[in-house]
Amino acid sequence: MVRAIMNGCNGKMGQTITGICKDDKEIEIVAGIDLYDGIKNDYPVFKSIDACDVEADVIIDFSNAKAVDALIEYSVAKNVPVVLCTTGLSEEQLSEVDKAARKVAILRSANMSLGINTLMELLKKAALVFAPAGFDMEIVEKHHNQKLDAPSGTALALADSMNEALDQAYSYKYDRTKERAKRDPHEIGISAVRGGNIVGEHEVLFCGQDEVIEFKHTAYSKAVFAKGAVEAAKFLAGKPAGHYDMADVIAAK
Ligand SMILES: NC(=O)C1=CN([C@@H]2O[C@H](COP(=O)(O)OP(=O)(O)OC[C@H]3O[C@@H](n4cnc5c(N)ncnc54)[C@H](O)[C@@H]3O)[C@@H](O)[C@H]2O)C=CC1
Ligand SMILES: O=C(O)C1=N[C@H](C(=O)O)C[C@H](O)C1
Repeated sequence: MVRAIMNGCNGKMGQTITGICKDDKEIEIVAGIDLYDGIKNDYPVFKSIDACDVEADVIIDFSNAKAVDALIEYSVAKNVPVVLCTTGLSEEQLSEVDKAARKVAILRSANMSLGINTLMELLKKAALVFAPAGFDMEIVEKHHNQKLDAPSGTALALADSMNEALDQAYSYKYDRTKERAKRDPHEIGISAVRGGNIVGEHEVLFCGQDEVIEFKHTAYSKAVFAKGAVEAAKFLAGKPAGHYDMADVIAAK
């Protein structure tokens, strides 16, 4: 039985994962961390990770970028692996995550779904065909009106996978309102839409002369991310220090 701490346990993802773990005999949430205390859980909840004195094999994190510095310090100090799912981390935080991964196992993924992680691989191949042929690459993401960060972590990860295949030759364009200029062919445009309770949509467009190819992923419920995170936690518990991603979890199945 894998013992997990749920960081951000009283949020939308934390509660979805709490529900999934109740029906799973291989994993148990032994403690939760959240600033908000308005929900009654079957496990003890602490206001901060530093206050948590419950031993665990892994931490699952869906919280807030502001909570991540303390989380990483704790995981290194206690040698507890982390499935890091919070998005909107700063460059500085990402470099701290890199340093921490030398000492403890960290699986960071902006999207825990099988669909998006497969799409990332497909996009590497598509980019190698379409970009040299002069196709423009654009990403449009849509999310609910409660989301704090924009663009989504997933949109950035999709752009990164295409850019990796193209030897990092592309820059990202988030805003076209500040200049009057034609599109730079060496950019990937990334646009964010926020509204209602859209769970998560990502569209990647390759726009050429007289033809457009579109790849689209739609998440219809948060369970798709939660199930992936629970699988990732079971995979990561007991792993040596290092960087892991969802591709490792999918490959191990
Ligand atoms: N990697 C993935 O597949 C996914 C990532 N996410 C990301 O996960 C994060 C959380 O998403 P939701 O659950 O929808 O948000 P939410 O706002 O419903 O939940 C976040 C929870 O974290 C708590 N929190 C805030 N600051 C905290 C702190 N300092 N310490 C402990 N808890 C704190 C809040 O009180 C809240 O209960 C976001 O960054 C989101 O983008 C969301 C869905 C999928
Ligand atoms: O905040 C969300 O809801 C989501 N966030 C992740 C992101 O920023 O990519 C993943 C998913 O799309 C839902």
